[in-house]
Amino acid sequence: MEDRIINTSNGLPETNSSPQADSSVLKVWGGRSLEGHVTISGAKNSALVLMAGALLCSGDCRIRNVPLLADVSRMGEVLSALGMRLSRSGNIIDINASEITTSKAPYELVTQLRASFFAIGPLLARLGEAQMPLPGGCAIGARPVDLHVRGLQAMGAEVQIEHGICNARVTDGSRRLKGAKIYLDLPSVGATETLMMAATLADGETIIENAAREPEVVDLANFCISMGAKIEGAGTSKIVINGVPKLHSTDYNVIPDRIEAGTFLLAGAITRSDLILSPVMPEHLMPVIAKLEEIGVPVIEEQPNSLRIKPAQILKATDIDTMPHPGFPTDMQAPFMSLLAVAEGDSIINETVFENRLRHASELNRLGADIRVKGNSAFVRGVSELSGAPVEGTDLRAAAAMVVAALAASGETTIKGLNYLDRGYDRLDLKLQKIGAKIERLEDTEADALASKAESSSETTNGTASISN
Ligand SMILES: CC(=O)N[C@H]1[C@@H](OP(=O)(O)OP(=O)(O)OC[C@H]2O[C@@H](n3ccc(=O)[nH]c3=O)[C@H](O)[C@@H]2O)O[C@H](CO)[C@@H](O)[C@@H]1O
Ligand SMILES: C=C(OP(=O)(O)O)C(=O)O
Repeated sequence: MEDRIINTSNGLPETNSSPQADSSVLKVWGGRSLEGHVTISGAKNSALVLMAGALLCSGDCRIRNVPLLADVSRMGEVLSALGMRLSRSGNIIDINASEITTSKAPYELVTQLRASFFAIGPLLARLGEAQMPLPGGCAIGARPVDLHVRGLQAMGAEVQIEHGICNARVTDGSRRLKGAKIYLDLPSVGATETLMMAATLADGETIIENAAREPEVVDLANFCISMGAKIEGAGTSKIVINGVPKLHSTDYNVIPDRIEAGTFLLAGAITRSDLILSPVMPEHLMPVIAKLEEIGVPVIEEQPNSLRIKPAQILKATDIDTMPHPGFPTDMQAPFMSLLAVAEGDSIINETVFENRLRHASELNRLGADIRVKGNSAFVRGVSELSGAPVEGTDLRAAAAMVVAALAASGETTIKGLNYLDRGYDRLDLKLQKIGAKIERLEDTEADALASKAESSSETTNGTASISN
């Protein structure tokens, strides 16, 4: 195991990037092509919600192919705080939720990641009550939880939000949620997952209309089905769940991370490289592969679970509108912008899912990109090359966008915001090193020394300038 992974009291390893901004940086020397094979880790957004789903089961749950991420460690801390027992060995997490000691999740932890809020569904289903602080996650929009709340109310819960805490309780004597017909105003991934989990133990049939169709929703449904839940239609916009009194133990494998795989496809495309990625589920990457092919990047499905990307002759501009699955994923929008920044011609990117997810545009401009933002649209005028500079990842995928751009930029790029990157990428720097990237992580102290050196040299420069004025 890598030396920047330490053991924590909940038995899960923790990366040493704190949720607060840390001063570690990545240094990237760009302009090199990459070559070789990349192993894709398990999906962050599946693993996290499966861990919450383990709350539904009073026996043992073994979850395999769990990525090594800061968010996974934090989710482990949330579940430990509720009384669950967890242990991790490599990519396997064992969870036992036979005893849940409290229905109150800790504020300091829940506010650090969005997925922890989704535990409100299984907690309410198991205990008949839950007190869940409003969630955190990437600051990419207001991200309300009204759809989760309205769905739980339809299932018979009384829900009040007071002092930043969502207090939910089933007041009738049975303490059991009731099946309901729920129409989601928009196909929210989290609300679909919260309500599907809650419905597995509810009394009667629940129908979720306009449900999210993301692969992670399907993975959660399959996980619950492996524990004895009765769920039909996951992956379509109508999910039907028939509640059962109890779920049993399971041993389950998380699907590969389509966003990590997509990020490596973009790293390959921008550096004109020949890369093989596995394991992947190519059908989960269809919208990303279609866009890559449209702009001139050959992507070949060599085997059912692997993808090969070959160097493009030229990269052409295109337009992208982010959409719920199976549309183009919002989580790929930032790294794709890095690629379009060096494509020939003008591209327009419309972010339709989140209202504040274009902050990486100005950071890409520091690297020489030519991008203007108006409302939720980015107008990208392709430039012939990028040049290294200090930049910051302002959220998880924005940080990934900086890495993708830096791999192509001439000279040296220093990237801050690794506390975001480590939330969702399993040792990205090490995986990139393995395929030939020149990339190095400077931990806090080294990075601090570098920053103060840069500061003192800029003070000197400013001083010289003012004297000469
Ligand atoms: C941990 C996890 O799985 N995170 C993913 C999940 O986030 P998350 O589940 O938070 O995303 P949603 O699908 O719920 O959000 C989509 C849109 O619905 C809105 N909304 C959502 C819930 C609600 O109650 N009310 C409401 O208005 C949101 O503000 C957003 O504008 O799906 C997103 C969309 O694919 C991804 O970017 C995130 O990586
Ligand atoms: C936005 C993301 O995560 P979260 O919902 O956990 O903030 C993401 O994975 O890109």
